[in-house]
Amino acid sequence: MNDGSARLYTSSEMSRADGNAQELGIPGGVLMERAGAGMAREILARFGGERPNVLVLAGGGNNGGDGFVIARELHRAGHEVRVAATKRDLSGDPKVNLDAVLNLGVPVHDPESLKELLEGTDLIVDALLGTGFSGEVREREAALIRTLNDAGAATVSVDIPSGVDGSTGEVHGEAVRADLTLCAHAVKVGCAVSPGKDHAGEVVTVGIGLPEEAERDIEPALVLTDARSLRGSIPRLSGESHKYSAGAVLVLAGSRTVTGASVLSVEGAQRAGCGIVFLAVPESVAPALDLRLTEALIYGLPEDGEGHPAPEALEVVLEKAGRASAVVAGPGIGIGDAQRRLLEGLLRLVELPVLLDADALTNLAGTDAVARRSAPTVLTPHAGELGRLLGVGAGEVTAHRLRSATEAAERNGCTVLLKGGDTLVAQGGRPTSVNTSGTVALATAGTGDVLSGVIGALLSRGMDPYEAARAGAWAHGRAAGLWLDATGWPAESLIATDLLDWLPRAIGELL
Ligand SMILES: NC(=O)C1=CN([C@@H]2O[C@H](COP(=O)(O)OP(=O)(O)OC[C@H]3O[C@@H](n4cnc5c(N)ncnc54)[C@H](OP(=O)(O)O)[C@@H]3O)[C@@H](O)[C@H]2O)[C@@H](O)CC1
Ligand SMILES: [K+]
Repeated sequence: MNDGSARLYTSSEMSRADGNAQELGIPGGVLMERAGAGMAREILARFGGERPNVLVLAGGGNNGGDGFVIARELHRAGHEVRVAATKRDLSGDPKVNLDAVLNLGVPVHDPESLKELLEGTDLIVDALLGTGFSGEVREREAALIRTLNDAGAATVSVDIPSGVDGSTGEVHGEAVRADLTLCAHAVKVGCAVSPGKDHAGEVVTVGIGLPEEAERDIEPALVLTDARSLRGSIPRLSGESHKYSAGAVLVLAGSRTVTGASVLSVEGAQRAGCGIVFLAVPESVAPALDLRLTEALIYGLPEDGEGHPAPEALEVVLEKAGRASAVVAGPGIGIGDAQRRLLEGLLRLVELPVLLDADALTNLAGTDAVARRSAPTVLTPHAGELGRLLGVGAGEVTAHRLRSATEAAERNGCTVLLKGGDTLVAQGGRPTSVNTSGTVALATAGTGDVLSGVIGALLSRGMDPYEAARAGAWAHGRAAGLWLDATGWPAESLIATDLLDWLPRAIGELL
């Protein structure tokens, strides 16, 4: 499938494209030449004016080969360039390019002297390990990476920061912290998915003249979510629309002590353009929310003396679901047996698309309520909640984000949106999608509640769950970006309510 989304390449997809190019008569050396020369041009455009002293750290594979071409081109442009190479007995194109560097009189050193070489270096080019690397870096290379990171000079990584797994973004041990990563042909997965993304700095693609024919038979396992790939995917109102056909969302959120989550979820849904929102909350807080949420219909759920939903609450939820086209459940409902039973009943008896967030995920961890469902279900966990669903710690999810999201989607037969700076959307049979609009400003209370409402509204408007999750994540991040641009205020000052003002414009960019 390619719906126009920007491709992300895994290492094996890149080497297939490379193999196809060779079959088409384009030798690997030509691609290496184009990659290195293009990267050198990008470096000169950004740093050339400052006439930096450059050190290229080159490994023994083709990533190092790109590094030799960059060294040659920067030398040709009149820069002071030195190379530290981990291997001299090379073969193939890396050898050709090392020889050229030596013939031009560029000094090539052993990496044992890296620390001394870095004194007086303004710019580091990291060409140690590329897509041929995975797993854990050997100690010799790990020590070199530590030395590079300690040097504090501006660092440009070639194709992928050395030490990051290009196909997953995982880092086991040391990895270069780059200011800029120059990817040959296409962004590598490791530059888009955390923690690799956090090592890559700015990511720029450098064309290597790969013809379209070389990637025709490659179905990407991952894509980037951007406005271009989503445009036109959100259904519009037509002349015959009324408030129910425009999308009706039932929100099951909030509890006696937590009411803000329900407000944010409902208003997120309203701003994402559904026709009507029903909110089901414990009856003791319904009057207060009725005053606050002018345009929503509020229904009080029978509750016990502690404010937990009573068994009869399920009947009310089912009745209201009968008038809805999608359900959002979870924000602020609290954790407990009563909530779990209510959610299990909802999932068993309601055939509508359901989005489960926050406390709903924690309540349902360890149950098969989602896996048994055939109607569409979207889960929107952060790393801790996904860990609970998978029976592992949050740290395990953070270290293996891609694997964790896809595993949860496959086990439960549903759509999983894993929140983070690189929000991932995984669903069996679809390429995992990496959101591009995220910002650190979203790391604040309540933004997840808004997101649940936004995706709920898109589901209620008839969107496919995978597309609704991608579009919701993009619009949510974009709303934060628009707020940052408009106010010029620090990212730390955003509150979740601010997103509501900017969601309509963000959604508008996708229509
Ligand atoms: N494909 C294309 O179209 C194009 C690809 N291009 C470029 O090629 C790059 C891929 O090159 P690649 O495949 O040669 O591998 P690469 O990343 O240099 O790694 C091999 C080196 O890593 C080492 N090494 C491995 N594991 C290790 C470990 N655990 N710990 C430590 N070291 C380890 C391994 O050492 P060895 O095991 O051999 O001793 C060997 O020296 C790609 O990223 C891009 O830059 C461009 O030129 C344009 C076209
Ligand atoms: K590299």
